[in-house]
Amino acid sequence: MTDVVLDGVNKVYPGDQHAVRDLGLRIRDGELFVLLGPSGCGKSTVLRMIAGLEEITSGDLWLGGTMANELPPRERNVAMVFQNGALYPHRSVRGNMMFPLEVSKDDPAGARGKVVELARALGLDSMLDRLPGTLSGGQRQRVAMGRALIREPSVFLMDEPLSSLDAGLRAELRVEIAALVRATGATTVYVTHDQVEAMTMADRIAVLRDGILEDVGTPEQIYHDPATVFVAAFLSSPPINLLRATAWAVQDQGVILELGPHQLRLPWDDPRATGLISHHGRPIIVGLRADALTTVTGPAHGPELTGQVRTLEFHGHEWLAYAEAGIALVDAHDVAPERAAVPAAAHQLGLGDRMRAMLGRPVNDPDPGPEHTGHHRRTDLIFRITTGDRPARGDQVRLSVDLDRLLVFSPDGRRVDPVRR
Ligand SMILES: Nc1ncnc2c1ncn2[C@@H]1O[C@H](COP(=O)(O)OP(=O)(O)OP(=O)(O)O)[C@@H](O)[C@H]1O
Repeated sequence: MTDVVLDGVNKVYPGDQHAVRDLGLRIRDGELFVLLGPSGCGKSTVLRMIAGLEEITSGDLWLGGTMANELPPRERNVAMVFQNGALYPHRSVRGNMMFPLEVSKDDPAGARGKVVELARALGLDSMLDRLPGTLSGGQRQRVAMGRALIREPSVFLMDEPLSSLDAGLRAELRVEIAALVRATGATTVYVTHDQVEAMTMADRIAVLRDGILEDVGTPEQIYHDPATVFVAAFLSSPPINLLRATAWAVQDQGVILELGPHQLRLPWDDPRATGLISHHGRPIIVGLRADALTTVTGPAHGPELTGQVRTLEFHGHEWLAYAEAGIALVDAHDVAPERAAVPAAAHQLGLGDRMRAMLGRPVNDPDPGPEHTGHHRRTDLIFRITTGDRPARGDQVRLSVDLDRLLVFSPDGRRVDPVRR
């Protein structure tokens, strides 16, 4: 049993760089656990602390029930693969994979057999005598994995192992890696900033932001039931619509969500409504993913928003549309308990805004003007067009809202109703 437990773990680098804050995680034996978050959120630091390559400033690390804070790396039975799993250039594939067994003085005949067996599982059996320099990037990463797995570690750590590969190869290898590590039974901690990689590979995902754990759960849990605005936005492609709203608790009706000129109603038997009573008259954030909005024609059968289509985008398997609905949108990066709203810096502005700034026009011009037609603004609602007639640019559309999929957050980004884990 090698579960990995982090209990109140902190890492402060010299210069008072607080990279990881009070992290509590229980990674179960044999689990494929993904640490996900944007660059600099502390993912690699967590991995390096588990490997023993980085000291823990405070808090406890337990490996298989043993307190491991002071355990030297070689006594942890942990193996790690890095972004560019550096191989020994003058050793063949076989030599690279054999190396850890030579160091631990395994029986040479048994070791050779083990290398052949693992090479077969990794699809490397036809290239055992080749040097790393003659292999593709994907093949080299497989060798690095083989070299890490050959000692049958109890804990397998991977730090963005696919990030230097092209998109097609990444998609192919992520399937293979997930299958392979599950077959080995090793507890695996996999670091990535790629939400698709995390969603497709993980048994469970932990989302980190600025060294703080935002959410942890299965891919389905954190997609459908995210704990914070940041998590909802990070795991959303196309981007989730985050709408500024005001909540009004109305006797006999429920809670009315006022979204600019629109209203949506959560009846009192909806658990979200009860959670919103204390927000009466106050601002909240409503989250609606693009596929929770569907274009409708004919008589209304449920709650709707309306808007004017500005842009249509073809994505091969689907069309996305952007519509101006008169609702103020929220940028997930500006929502954080400890952060005040930051004025938009030049690099945060949309393309149109940057162009206007270059041309000497005010960037926050409230009137978008006719030149905006044909390019969506960040204030536009995004929705998927699945079936039926595709609206044209400039059309007025009615969008049916799937209320079951509506997420409600307080202004500091936390969910109003409790998440289910
Ligand atoms: N040796 C160090 N000394 C000081 N600060 C460090 C050191 N290593 C990392 N940091 C800082 O700690 C924070 C977390 O870094 P870390 O590398 O763990 O993030 P990450 O999420 O893995 O980022 P990336 O995806 O870019 O690799 C960052 O702000 C980084 O600048």
